[in-house]
Amino acid sequence: MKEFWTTLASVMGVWAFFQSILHTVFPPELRFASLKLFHRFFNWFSAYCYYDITEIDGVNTNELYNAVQLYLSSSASITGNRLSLTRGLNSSAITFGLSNNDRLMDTYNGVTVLWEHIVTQRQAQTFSWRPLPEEKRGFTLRVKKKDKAVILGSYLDFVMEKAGEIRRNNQDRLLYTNSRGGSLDSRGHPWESVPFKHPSTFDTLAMDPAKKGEIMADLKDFANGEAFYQRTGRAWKRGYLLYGPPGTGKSSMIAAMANYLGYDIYDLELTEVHTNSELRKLLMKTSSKSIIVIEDIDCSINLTNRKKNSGSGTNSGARNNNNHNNTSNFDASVPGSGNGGEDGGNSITLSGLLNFTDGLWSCCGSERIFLFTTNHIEKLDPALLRSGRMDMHIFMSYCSFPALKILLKNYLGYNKGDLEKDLEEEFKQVMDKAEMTPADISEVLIKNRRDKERAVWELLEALKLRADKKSKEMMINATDLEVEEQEKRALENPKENGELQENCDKRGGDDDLENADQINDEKIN
Ligand SMILES: Nc1ncnc2c1ncn2[C@@H]1O[C@H](COP(=O)(O)OP(=O)(O)OP(=O)(O)O)[C@@H](O)[C@H]1O
Repeated sequence: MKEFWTTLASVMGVWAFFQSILHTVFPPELRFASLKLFHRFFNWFSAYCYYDITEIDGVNTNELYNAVQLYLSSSASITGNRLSLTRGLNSSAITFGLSNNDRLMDTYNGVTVLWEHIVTQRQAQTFSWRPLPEEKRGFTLRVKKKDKAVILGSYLDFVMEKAGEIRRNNQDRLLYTNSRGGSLDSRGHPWESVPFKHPSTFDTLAMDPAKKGEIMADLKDFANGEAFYQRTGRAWKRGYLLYGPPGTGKSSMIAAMANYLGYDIYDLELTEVHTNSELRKLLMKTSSKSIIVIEDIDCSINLTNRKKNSGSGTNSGARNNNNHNNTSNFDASVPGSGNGGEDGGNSITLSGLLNFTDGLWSCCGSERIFLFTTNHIEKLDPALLRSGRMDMHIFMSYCSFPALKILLKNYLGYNKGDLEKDLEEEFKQVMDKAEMTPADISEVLIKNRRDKERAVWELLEALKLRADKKSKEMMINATDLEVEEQEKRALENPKENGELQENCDKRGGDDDLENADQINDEKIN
């Protein structure tokens, strides 16, 4: 036993001796370097290279990590026994991803890569302005060295793009509005958002199918037109002006466009914006793939008469004096011209608005749609209507017969051929004369939606009544116009006036005689 302890002591002595020599000859720095050297040596002969994509990059969230996670969640080849399920904020879909230390092969342009999800426990809480998660997560991408160029060149961009697409498809649209009085929220953002769940789509929208098809094709061309805009040197944006009477579906069209493209909506309340620079800042804070809407542009603010109203100093003053006088004496067609783009520093101008939609500032970011709506296109400044400003003017008309068929299908389940021929003819005859909006028609259909036949009859009656009223109104208007014309002509030509008066007097005299005869007849009877 004694021998054993003596041997152990000498072995430990020798170990301590060698360790001190190792420390002297190979200090820790050198050991680390030699380890690295070993790694390099190993890598030199390895056919692969590895890329780490950590969830937190310093203290910021690594967008690439989130994108990879989303991208891999769409992969049909995920077959593990244990998958992680997530449902993001404002998302109505559940996505699944790789669990701890799972691996997945992916192929891109004939190149195969391996993704590994690595989760480790975070050792100690490093100092950070925000608490870091307890787990350290990341992806390791293994790529063959010969494929490095392809992967770094386009694969990661492809992953980012695909992830954006998945996010848009899974996530609810957001509806933003600019905060009251230009105030900023807790994140310093001038826009407030709520999930956008408007159910309007191009299928539910009642309008002429040919016109609808044209708009949808235009939107798709725009959304897929990155290469075209790049090639032609144009900013990747498009402007639409929706005009027509109230209740013809302008707001429904905006929602349908957003749902069709999967874009968010920024509903810009112009009366809450006080300066052109505020307007610019708002634009800078909008994301790409969005629709920026200014509803009722004709009454949002008096843009045309800004210079005249500058004395009043505030937008509200301008709003009260909303007489749409088109005699502004600065050239609104030239952004930033005339009054210098700012009006006393506290009000926005038409040139400011045009800069917002048209000028250099409209190009920060990409893929943006500007959408103006108005019930009174005739009140808009011609500068806003000039070609090139708004790429497409869309007239939202009263309900036509083809549009009615869509409403009958959506509300009552009527399909092609379900409506009797005679009824169809009757509808066709009154539709255009009645000038009823889709909103009015929807009301009638909703009221009777449990009794299809009654709904159709009531609608037909309502349309006939309206058509009758309209034709009477037209006759009265025509007579009024004729009298007005006669009076005008009489004023212009006094001689004719005398004859006219004479005729009237004569007619008046004849009428008197007739009346007298009538009274005599009555007396006799
Ligand atoms: N073209 C349409 N297709 C389907 N439904 C419509 C259409 N137009 C109007 N409606 C119905 O009428 C309601 C009001 O329509 P909407 O608000 O879109 O009209 P608007 O033209 O924007 O009116 P306003 O000018 O008063 O804002 C909608 O909720 C929708 O149910």
